[in-house]
Amino acid sequence: MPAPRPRVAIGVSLKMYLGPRRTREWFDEVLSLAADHPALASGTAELFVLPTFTELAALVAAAGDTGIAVGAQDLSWEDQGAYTGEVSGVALREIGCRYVEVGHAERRRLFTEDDRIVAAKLAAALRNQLEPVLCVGEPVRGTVEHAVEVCRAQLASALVNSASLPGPITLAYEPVWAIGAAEPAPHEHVRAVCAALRGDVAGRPGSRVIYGGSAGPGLYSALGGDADGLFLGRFAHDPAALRRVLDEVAEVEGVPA
Ligand SMILES: O=C[C@H](O)COP(=O)(O)O
Repeated sequence: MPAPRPRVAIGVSLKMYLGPRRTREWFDEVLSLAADHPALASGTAELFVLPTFTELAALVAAAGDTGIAVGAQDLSWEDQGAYTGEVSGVALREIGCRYVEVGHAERRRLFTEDDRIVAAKLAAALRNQLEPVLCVGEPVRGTVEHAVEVCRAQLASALVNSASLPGPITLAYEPVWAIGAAEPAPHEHVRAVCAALRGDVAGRPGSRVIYGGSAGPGLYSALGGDADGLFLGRFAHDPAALRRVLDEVAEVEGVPA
């Protein structure tokens, strides 16, 4: 019997765009629009939010038992000790985070995170029972085959320390050239890459392949079920746009209004 399909994941990273006060205001609006939203209430979809570090505990408290998950945009590869300025997976777990992002293109490019660091951070997430949102993607626009090859190599390298660490992974396919752009990568490209990568995470039950990179309203329905969700950045800053994405998930997945 095939494994049940995991819940559609709609994730938002606020990166360093919104300050603390604005983050809390935004999240209050999100909580209102998410309350009783059919896509979430039916269990068809799940919403996770990755705010700035300073607001993690406040958002976990505000989310309460709504089912909306909160997570961090980064973590240390170590769990404890003399690592000035770092935040461990142990601490994130203790304050109620459920997700943590690992390997985003900006961390690789601006903070010199290489494959070795990404692998160490992925293991730190899994051993602390945090679901990693592992970002992979080709740096330059090219063919589907090239993108799949690059993503597979990044995934294999990221998992090198984690063979004995169980737990699902949310694999975020983020072509680097589509991050911060005016529009997402072409639908057919996204569909083909996401569909190809599904088999690569199938060994970890509950894992999903989602798409990020200028994602917004109108995209989920264009992906024809080949992606298990979206990872949103700028185009979720307007809570109304996030509502439209959830409406679309409900419509595509046939959830009664
Ligand atoms: O973390 C999210 C992605 O990097 C996408 O960001 P963006 O939608 O602002 O391009």
